Amino acid sequence: MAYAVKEIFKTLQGEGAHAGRPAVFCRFAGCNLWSGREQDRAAAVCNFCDTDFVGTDGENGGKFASAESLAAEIARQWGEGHGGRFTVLTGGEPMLQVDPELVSALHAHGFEIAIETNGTLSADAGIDWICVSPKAGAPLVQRSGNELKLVYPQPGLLPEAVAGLAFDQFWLQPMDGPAVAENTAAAVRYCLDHPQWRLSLQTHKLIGIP
Ligand SMILES: C[S@@+](CC[C@H](N)C(=O)[O-])C[C@H]1O[C@@H](n2cnc3c(N)ncnc32)[C@H](O)[C@@H]1O
Ligand SMILES: Nc1nc2[nH]cc(C(=O)O)c2c(=O)[nH]1
Ligand code: SF4
Ligand SMILES: [Mg+2]
Repeated sequence: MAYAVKEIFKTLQGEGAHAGRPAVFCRFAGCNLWSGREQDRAAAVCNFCDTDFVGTDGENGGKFASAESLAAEIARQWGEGHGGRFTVLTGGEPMLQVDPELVSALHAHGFEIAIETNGTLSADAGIDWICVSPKAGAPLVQRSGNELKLVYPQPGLLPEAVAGLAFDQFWLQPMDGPAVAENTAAAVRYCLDHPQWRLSLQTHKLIGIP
């Protein structure tokens, strides 16, 4: 299988349970809920996306002909030393491309593998840490995992609708954009009133790292 990758970079996981942890991010090109073109945003199922996932022209991006070649590039970005190897597969929607072969190749390179997925496709392929971020108006197929991270608020998808799913942790992440201050205040209030939920800030944005 070949893989289309927008960018690969090492940074700290900014969000959710692993916030602050060093990771190599592999951002796959393409998504099933938005074309990525601004002219299509208003009509997209997911219209608040903060990410450019179009094409393969980003840092260390490209078309990788095999699972091993992509895993080797992710390992190269980690650098020397095998301890603590952690990669986050994201996008775009990574489950459009991630397959058992890639999971095996990354494990063979010593990586613990996390995924950031919109949950419209099954993510159960030996991935070590599953983070699902459900989207209003999109079918939710992956209904279990390690963390559920709901961008808040989303008209049409209340936290109550997903609070009973089989996840270990429940995070509310304020929707970034023009109303981020109000959204953050609303998320704080919701967590205070519903302690099953914790606040996930996009800490990489706060400190100006990728
Ligand atoms: C860019 S998405 C890529 C992975 C996958 N497509 C998904 O939606 O989970 C990575 C994370 O950023 C979140 N996200 C996207 N746009 C956001 C925004 N405007 N504010 C806060 N979080 C956002 C997503 O919900 C997801 O948790
Ligand atoms: N630092 C950092 N943490 C992140 N966590 C999830 C991200 C994503 O875009 O999937 C992301 C990202 O883009 N950067
Ligand atoms: S599902 Fe994820 S990558 Fe796709 S548009 Fe929404 S936030 Fe962006
Ligand atoms: Mg991001």
